[in-house]
Amino acid sequence: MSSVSEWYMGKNVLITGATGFMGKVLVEKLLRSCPGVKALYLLVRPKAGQSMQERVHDMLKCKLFDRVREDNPDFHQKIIPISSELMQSGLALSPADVEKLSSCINIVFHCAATVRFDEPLKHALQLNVIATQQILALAQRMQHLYAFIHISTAYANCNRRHIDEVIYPPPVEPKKLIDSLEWMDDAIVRDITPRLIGDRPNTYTYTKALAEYVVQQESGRLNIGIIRPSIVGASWQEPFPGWIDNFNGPSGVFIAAGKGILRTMRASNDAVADLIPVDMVINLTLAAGWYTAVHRPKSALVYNCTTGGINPFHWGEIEHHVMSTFKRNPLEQAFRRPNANITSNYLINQYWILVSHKFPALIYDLFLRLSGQKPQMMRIFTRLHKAIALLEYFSSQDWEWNSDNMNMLMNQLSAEDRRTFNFDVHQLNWPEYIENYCIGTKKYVLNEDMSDIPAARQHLRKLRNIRYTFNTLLLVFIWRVFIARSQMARNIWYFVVSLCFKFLSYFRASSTLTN
Ligand SMILES: CCCCCCCCCCCCCCCCCCCC(=O)SCCNC(=O)CCNC(=O)[C@H](O)C(C)(C)COP(=O)(O)OP(=O)(O)OC[C@H]1O[C@@H](n2cnc3c(N)ncnc32)[C@H](O)[C@@H]1OP(=O)(O)O
Ligand SMILES: NC(=O)C1=CN([C@@H]2O[C@H](COP(=O)(O)OP(=O)(O)OC[C@H]3O[C@@H](n4cnc5c(N)ncnc54)[C@H](OP(=O)(O)O)[C@@H]3O)[C@@H](O)[C@H]2O)C=CC1
Repeated sequence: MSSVSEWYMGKNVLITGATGFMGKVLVEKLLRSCPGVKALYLLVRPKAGQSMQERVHDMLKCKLFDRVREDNPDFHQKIIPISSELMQSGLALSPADVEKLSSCINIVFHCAATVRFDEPLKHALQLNVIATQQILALAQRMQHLYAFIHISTAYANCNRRHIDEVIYPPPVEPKKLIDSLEWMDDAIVRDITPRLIGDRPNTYTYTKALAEYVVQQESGRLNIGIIRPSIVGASWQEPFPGWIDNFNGPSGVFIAAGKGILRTMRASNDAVADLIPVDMVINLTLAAGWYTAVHRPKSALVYNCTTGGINPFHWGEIEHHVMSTFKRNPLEQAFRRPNANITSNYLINQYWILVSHKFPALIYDLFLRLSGQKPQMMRIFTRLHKAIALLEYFSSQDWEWNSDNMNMLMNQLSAEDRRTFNFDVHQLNWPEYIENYCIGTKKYVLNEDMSDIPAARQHLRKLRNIRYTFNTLLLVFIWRVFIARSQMARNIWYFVVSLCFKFLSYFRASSTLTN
């Protein structure tokens, strides 16, 4: 057995954010590759009318856990859900749960966060910063804790071009901000948010930067590791290629482009697209947990978990591979044929928004109205434009991350560990990864069946024919209007038609001669 999985043997692990995208992959990998792990305590809140037990039960039924289920059908016995609402004081934990966790937990993975870019500052602060403080306080009470791993983001310091594996001074002292926002009503906070976040694009990156500082300041005697993934995408290999379950980051963009809805977006062709597969992030996270526990570094070690400096790939190349994949493997019921382009030019983008988004949406809504249905396309585009506007900051520029600690960690692993907990981004074959990613969005986000691809292709052919017919009718209509109004247009028209006739008779005559 590898030394990493050996270390997890008999350990009790606490995970926050286990119902989220990365949390689920963390739970799955721990159960599958560290079969000796004693128990996983998951802090989960009841949500949408479901109790936390029901939520965990549903989560474990999902396809992601198929491989674990095959290896050990009773794997759910290792999962212990604990009711906790991280936004509440004391994390809303019962005294008995606090007692239990304090006495048994050996390692904490703190993944929970709000990743929304439009989150009101108070909410983002409460979850990303104050809840982190509370988890740290709980961790301080744990008697057998070896390591505390905090999941941050590579974009916490996106106001810098070059980002080292250090915790930078915070934009504001978190305690002062928490105290000031406490008495302000939501409207005032909304008004001052742009001034506070300054040169960061949103409350998410701002509060994640504050959280890193809080982790550093309040770590006390804890052994800390901070993981900073860049843009986390579908899985590369594990538990199977292309697994993804949400619309965040590029996934929503890929889907919107695959459905033929998104035709243009502002992004720089030559900027590095710092995507990293979720399984690689989780492998690094588990290895960092082991390293932190065994080597007990004196100060918090930060791992920039990125690809751009090692195996760069660019947004222009991504666009090409996304389009090519969706043309070969179309999504069902596409709005139009997939044909999206990125441009860094604001005016060109606005032009294509008008021609390729708003105009077709208007026509389609008109058609819906005339056929007695509710118009919806304009509304969809308004939401899409809002979402895209929030992402463009990240797709229009480059960052440079130092990844020495990631390399150091890799060198610390045995050959077997490097295979089991592989985060060697040199091995990523981007075209293959992007293809699996797009197919993953089709299969696991949209729940579409691969056997329906012939029907989806047929639908695309129908859309193409509609477009040809529409364009021809439009051309004839414009020309008719033109001819009716202008003598000059009529003259040109007669000239072109007579020229065509002359050419035709010339070719006919010459072909008769040669025969
Ligand atoms: C031109 C094509 C070629 C492709 C090449 C170019 C690609 C460029 C891509 C650039 C991507 C850059 C991404 C950068 C990200 C960097 C991030 C740093 C990494 C991180 O640390 S955090 C993770 C990233 N976080 C996010 O991505 C969150 C962003 N999302 C939001 O902030 C909100 O969702 C948003 C966008 C404000 C929308 O809010 P709202 O309108 O309130 O909608 P909901 O979120 O509540 O969703 C409602 C409903 O709709 C579904 N949904 C969401 N987005 C989409 C979508 N794009 N398409 C379709 N459906 C979508 C969502 O799942 C909800 O469904 P329910 O069933 O749950 O109600
Ligand atoms: N996805 C990405 O591209 C990147 C993510 N990260 C970081 O990785 C971590 C995980 O992100 P990801 O998995 O994508 O995020 P998700 O949004 O998928 O998951 C967030 C998790 O946090 C939990 N959570 C949110 N609010 C509360 C609350 N009030 N009480 C209890 N639990 C709560 C959610 O639980 P519930 O199901 O109940 O809502 C969910 O389990 C975050 O720290 C994020 O900053 C970093 C870089 C990139």
